[in-house]
Amino acid sequence: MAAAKGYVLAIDQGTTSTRAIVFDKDMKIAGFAQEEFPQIFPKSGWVEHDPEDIWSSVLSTIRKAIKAAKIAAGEIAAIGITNQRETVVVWDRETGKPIHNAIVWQDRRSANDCEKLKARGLEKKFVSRTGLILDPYFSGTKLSWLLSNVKGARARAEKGELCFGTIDTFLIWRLTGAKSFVTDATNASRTLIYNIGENRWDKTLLDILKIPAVMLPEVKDCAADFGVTEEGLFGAEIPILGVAGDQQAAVIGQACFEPGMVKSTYGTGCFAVLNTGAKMVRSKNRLLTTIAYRLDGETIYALEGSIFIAGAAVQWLRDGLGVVEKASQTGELAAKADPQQEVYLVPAFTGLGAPHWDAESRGAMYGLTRNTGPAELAAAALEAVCFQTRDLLDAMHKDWRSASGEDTVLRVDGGMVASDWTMQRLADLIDAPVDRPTILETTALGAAWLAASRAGLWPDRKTFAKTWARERRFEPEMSAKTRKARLKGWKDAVRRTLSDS
Ligand SMILES: Nc1ncnc2c1ncn2[C@@H]1O[C@H](COP(=O)(O)OP(=O)(O)O)[C@@H](O)[C@H]1O
Ligand SMILES: O=P(O)(O)OC[C@H](O)CO
Repeated sequence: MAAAKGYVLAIDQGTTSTRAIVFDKDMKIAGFAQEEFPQIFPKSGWVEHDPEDIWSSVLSTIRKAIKAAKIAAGEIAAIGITNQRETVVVWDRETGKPIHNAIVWQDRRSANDCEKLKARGLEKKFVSRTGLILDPYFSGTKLSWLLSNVKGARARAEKGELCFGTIDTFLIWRLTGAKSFVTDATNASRTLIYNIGENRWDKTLLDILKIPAVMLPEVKDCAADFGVTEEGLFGAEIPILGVAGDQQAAVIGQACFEPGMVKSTYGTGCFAVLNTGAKMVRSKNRLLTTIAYRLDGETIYALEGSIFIAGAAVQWLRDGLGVVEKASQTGELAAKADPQQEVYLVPAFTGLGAPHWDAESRGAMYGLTRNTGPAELAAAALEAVCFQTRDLLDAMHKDWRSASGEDTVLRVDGGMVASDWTMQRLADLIDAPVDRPTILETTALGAAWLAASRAGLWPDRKTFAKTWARERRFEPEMSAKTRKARLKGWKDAVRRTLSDS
């Protein structure tokens, strides 16, 4: 008798680690595996991944998660994939071998190319068609850099010999044995070459960046038929039925389905995403307009604020400075910081994202004295994430209130939200409650829901939204006077760090 197919597998391919999670029919985690993989920093501001490291971590975490769940691959009804976005892989269509390391979203090597495009007066064209900003963060100028800098790449791409993909596309290509060359609308919306109003690759932008259309994948809804895994990989053919960029998957996992709902995810970076419904809201405050999800052909849009360094500052404390051994120790250390010391860290390690979009600035610390020690450093690193969230939310509230007249609700997730100290400081500095859900693997849950709902296993959007539960609410406790002073100190620190200051 064939095994019952009641399980769903989510692959969460993040910036610093890959997770594979098996969910059972009741949406509970039945098996989990996670692996970190190497970060490659060839030059200041450059960040790469070896796509083969990513691929091995995906295969191995899937196998371990299936084992941990004590099931057979044949019991998995569907796979949902969610991934670090914007990161670019180019590979040979024939051999499947990448022609270069993946250029990671944090990488700033195309900053100069963006400046040149701005100087040609092209920024408006990119903003109006893609909802994004002309910044090296996005895939388009990274891909163009690869085509110009890897010998013979552009000519080969024009002949149809090369494929471009974000990580989802690369993984699906490998998982299906080169049978599927696809992506979803959310990942496409981060490439700087996708027209989010018309839902298609944009010919004009492709021409400007000299990217041949023949190297681009087909763009599908987030819940769709993306292909079937090769039997040899896991011992069964498993359909891939859901795909979304990780921040968009978190919007789904946090059940932010109603316009006005915001989730903020604290992983390597921090990304706040506000659902604006079927309406595209254009930011007047340097936020991004992007696709939240596309289901049954209906596109739901979002406003997004992107901060490049969140948990990465914690990793710097751990790996760079050796101030802590484990990320989880930063909270208790920060709690010991002297409140009289006004130390600020502006973690512009790879420039500043929203709302400043300053690719050239680099990190700085202010307010150091002879008494400043590890505790103050830890507090400054964690607080920097809270201050930056405040900047994003201020921008978001302005855009959203002027578009809808309504208020917003904040839900948080990601590795860093395990830190109670950080969440309390976040509530204090944004002066609003912060809701932490019972399920912290919201990104994987979102990807799993896409696949499971397509497979007919899990409930529809409305019923799924009702299953969201709060683990803890952090209420603001800081006095208005202290908050005001701290926010002013932060603003001064940022002003002094910006590259044109
Ligand atoms: N208890 C903690 N306190 C502060 N930071 C933490 C804690 N636990 C994890 N982190 C940070 O969260 C990040 C990992 O979050 P995760 O959501 O797994 O990120 P990603 O998906 O980007 O790889 C790391 O940068 C880590 O330093
Ligand atoms: O890997 P994360 O979770 O920090 O997410 C990375 C984002 O998708 C980059 O846009």
